[in-house]
Amino acid sequence: MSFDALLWLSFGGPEGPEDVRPFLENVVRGRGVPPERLDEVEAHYQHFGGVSPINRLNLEAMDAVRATGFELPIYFGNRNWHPMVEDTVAQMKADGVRRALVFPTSAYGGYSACRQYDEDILRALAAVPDGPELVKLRQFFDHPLFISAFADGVRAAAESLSGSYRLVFTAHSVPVSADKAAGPPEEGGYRYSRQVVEASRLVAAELGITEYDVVWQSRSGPPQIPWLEPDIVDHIDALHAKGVTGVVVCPIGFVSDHLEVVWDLDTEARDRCAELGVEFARAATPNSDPRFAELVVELVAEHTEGVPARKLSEFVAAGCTVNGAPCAPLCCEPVKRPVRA
Ligand SMILES: CC1=C(CCC(=O)O)c2cc3nc(cc4[nH]c(cc5[nH]c(cc1n2)c(C)c5CCC(=O)O)c(CCC(=O)O)c4C)C(CCC(=O)O)=C3C
Ligand SMILES: [Fe+2]
Repeated sequence: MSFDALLWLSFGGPEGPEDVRPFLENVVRGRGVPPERLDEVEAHYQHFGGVSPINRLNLEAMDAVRATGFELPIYFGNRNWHPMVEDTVAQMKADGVRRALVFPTSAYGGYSACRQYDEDILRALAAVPDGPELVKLRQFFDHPLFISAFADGVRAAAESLSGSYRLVFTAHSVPVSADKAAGPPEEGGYRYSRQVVEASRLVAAELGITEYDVVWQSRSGPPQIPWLEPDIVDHIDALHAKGVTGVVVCPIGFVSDHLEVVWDLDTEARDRCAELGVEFARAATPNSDPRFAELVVELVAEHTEGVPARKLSEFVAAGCTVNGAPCAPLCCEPVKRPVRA
């Protein structure tokens, strides 16, 4: 099939101190995140001058794709901050784009990691009458290029330590109710956490490591609602109590060193390790790795050249849908959240 462009669809992040609050309001609109949590997260962003690295990282990754000789024009649009996806899609229409592939910067299924990007596409198409047809690329958590980029990241991180270490994978926590609703109902739920566990297993297997943990980070929401646990920092405490003297943390749930990585891991988790006298090293995310660019090129080629989908797990290659449709009926349905008074 022929396509006129690639739309790089991401989360977005603030570009200065004044952007932080309105950005956060966009992220949590209608989601029952307590204001105290928002104040805390605002402080994390302000710690870095109100600038998230995420937009710059996305532009770099897009340049890496162009550097492979990739021929389609690449457009950039976000869910929560400028360039907003609806503005980008309006520009695509103005440029005469009729059909485009969409690369979402998340490897996984689940509401926040997959279905919400479909909602972003729907929102953009609603704002742009007669906009281009938008075909979202599939989930890639088990793609060999994704797995081997992380495996190399772990190797390099481990080399920076002087002693033995425990390998700890981490991904963004979500409410347990959202994870339970992840995937089509007939799959039995928990698609997000099961894919995170599977990607971790594949990375560990490539490294020949049999003992490792999968934990969660960046919990949000009101404290009475259960989220995926344990938290990375609590887990570091538990490892220390068991006599572990070093950790390599692999952020398997993310594709770039955005704020959840540079704050929650490189600041909070690292500081806790320092307090405990535990050696800490963090594995690189794939973003600037040439394999990540190759991965994007290959996902596109699955559509444009009929290249077979390379994948290392038994999960179906879900996530590829047209014009914001869900992957399957009732797949990753948004769970009703407590509404703030
Ligand atoms: C699964 C998942 C991914 C991975 C998939 C993907 O990458 O898409 C992800 C990525 C990201 N999350 C990010 C930032 C935030 N996430 C928040 C809040 C939330 N995330 C959630 C889940 C996820 N989030 C959930 C269930 C919430 C609760 C509110 C809601 O139900 O939506 C909040 C609100 C404040 C708070 O933390 O409470 C912020 C600021 C950034 C940008 C970082 C930067 O600026 O560099 C990125 C890439
Ligand atoms: Fe998030």
